[in-house]
Amino acid sequence: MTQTMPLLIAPSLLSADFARLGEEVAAIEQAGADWLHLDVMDGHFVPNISFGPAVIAALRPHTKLPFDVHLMIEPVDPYLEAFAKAGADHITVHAEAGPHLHRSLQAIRALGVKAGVSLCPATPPEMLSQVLDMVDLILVMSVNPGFGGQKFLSSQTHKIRTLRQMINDSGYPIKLAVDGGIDAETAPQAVAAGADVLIAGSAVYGKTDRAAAIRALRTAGAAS
Ligand SMILES: O=C(CO)[C@@H](O)[C@H](O)COP(=O)(O)O
Ligand SMILES: [Fe+2]
Repeated sequence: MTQTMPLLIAPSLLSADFARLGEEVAAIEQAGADWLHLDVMDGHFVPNISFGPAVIAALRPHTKLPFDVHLMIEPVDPYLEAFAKAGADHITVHAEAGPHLHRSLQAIRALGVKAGVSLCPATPPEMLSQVLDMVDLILVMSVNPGFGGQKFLSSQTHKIRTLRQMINDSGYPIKLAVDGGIDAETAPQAVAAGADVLIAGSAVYGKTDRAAAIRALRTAGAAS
């Protein structure tokens, strides 16, 4: 597929230097990022713990970048307001994190925040067929959630392609993000399948020259 939508690059703070988070956030805006991706992990839905709303609120004054908050937590509904108040511009919940995805998405939009939904690698795209009118962002996990630095699962490109078709057929202006193992080698597969947002942790924050790393992702995506 030829990329006609603007390709957005969202570096994941999970691979930043946690001892210098304020500087790391400001630096990535200077380096040309479009969004900042913030991975929230609870040690329950995923086998890792990262940070919560207090850290996100503390980072908010350090950049004007949209905060793209990826919640890997269960339950999620009791915490949505705290993340909205912390400064999230998008809140993405996992379809697998509870029985009431519809209610969670309603609650996010009611807070005045863009609503996102994420699918783990084993979850089929059809899971989202009844909520396309309620989402601003779909995030396809191309690794099992919980850790940065894992290998991109090429098996997920079929799902990205299906979701791109579902989004186009729906007519809703839904962004399609891919998260996990994205680098200059794998970005073309994700973009060719229909992604218009690339989330990358180790391939951006893991590099010394983050501006060059972001440019490399844009170039790789444009070449797909
Ligand atoms: O949500 C997650 C992991 O669960 C991601 O956002 C990772 O932080 C991406 O890291 P890389 O795979 O790009 O290193
Ligand atoms: Fe993420």
